[in-house]
Amino acid sequence: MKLDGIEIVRASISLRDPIRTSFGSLARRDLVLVRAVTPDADGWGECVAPTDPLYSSEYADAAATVLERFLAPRLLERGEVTAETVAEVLHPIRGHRMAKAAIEAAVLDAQLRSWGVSFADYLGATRDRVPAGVSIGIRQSVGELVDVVAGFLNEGYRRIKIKIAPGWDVEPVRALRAEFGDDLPLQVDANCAYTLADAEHLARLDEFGLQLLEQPLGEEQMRQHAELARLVRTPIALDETILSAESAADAVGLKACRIVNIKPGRVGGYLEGRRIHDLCRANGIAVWCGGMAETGLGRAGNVALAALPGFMPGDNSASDRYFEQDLTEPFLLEDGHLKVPTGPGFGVAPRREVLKRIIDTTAWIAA
Ligand SMILES: CC(=O)N[C@@H](Cc1ccc2ccccc2c1)C(=O)O
Ligand SMILES: [Mg+2]
Repeated sequence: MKLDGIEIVRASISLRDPIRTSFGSLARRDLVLVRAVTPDADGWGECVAPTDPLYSSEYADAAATVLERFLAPRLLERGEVTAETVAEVLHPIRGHRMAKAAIEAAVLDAQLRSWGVSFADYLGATRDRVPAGVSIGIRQSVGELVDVVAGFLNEGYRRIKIKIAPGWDVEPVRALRAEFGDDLPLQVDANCAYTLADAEHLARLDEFGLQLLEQPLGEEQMRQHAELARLVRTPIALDETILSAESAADAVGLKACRIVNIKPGRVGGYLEGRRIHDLCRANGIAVWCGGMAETGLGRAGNVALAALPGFMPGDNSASDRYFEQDLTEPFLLEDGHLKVPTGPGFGVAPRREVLKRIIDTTAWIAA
């Protein structure tokens, strides 16, 4: 497919309520959007990098810069590209997986639109809707957390994930079990907040029958997670540590986790995400689709990915969990599920009137 040019769009959209995690509180979604312009169709990709490098080393301004200075020019130099070759063309640029994921998504969206094929069909998704899960930040009190969880359950959410951190872990989980019972699908996400020295404390979570304990230790502590997995009963899931199919293979080989949170943005794109899905499934490792408070642009691809066989309920939430008004047509919760888009490409596009209102700057990189 010929690329006429790539546009990098900067915008920002406030979250309905700040999300407090062990690494900080996030109140705004800084957006770096990529538009791939081709003779037959435009494609869009959303970069998941947050404003500050606190979840990982990537952050919005750096992603925009590496896209403008290195990734877009290198892709445009090639003239003809396909979505399946983007990762190889960009491989000489080290790292910057979230930026790479956004440009690959834009090319993939344009390519599938020109073919008239939906991303779900291209992937081989086997479901037309996926169960919705919600990720809930650290709250002021256990009582407030119970009320917030009750609210989401009333909306129909099928799985609850809460952020934990030292000082906010056993008590909140105990309260949710006391209030909602042992059958509530419940998981916790520490975002790297603990160390192996906390193993005995983390084992106190074992009595609550959690589905998983997500990323308890540091993102570079693969071996320590394998050690922790022998000391606690709750299944370990990895998020920040899994950067590629290769690191997923390391996690399998080292028995560092039993579950992987697949986040297309973190691993360099949806195609790598599918490779991780296939590898995990072949090794009996469960997978689910993580989220980064994406707009409907990223949400569309995530929902289609989550419709592949073997995905557990993940962080696939409705648009209104994050935004008063989503950049795209909103994803709505219907009987606790989100519908997989069926249109060509990702099946969604930015709404002009919303983009005009939230846009900051754009940069055009011509072929
Ligand atoms: C849904 C969820 O918990 N996602 C991340 C953490 C996270 C949460 C909220 C975010 C908001 C703006 C930018 C990045 C964000 C990352 C996680 O699983 O670890
Ligand atoms: Mg996580």
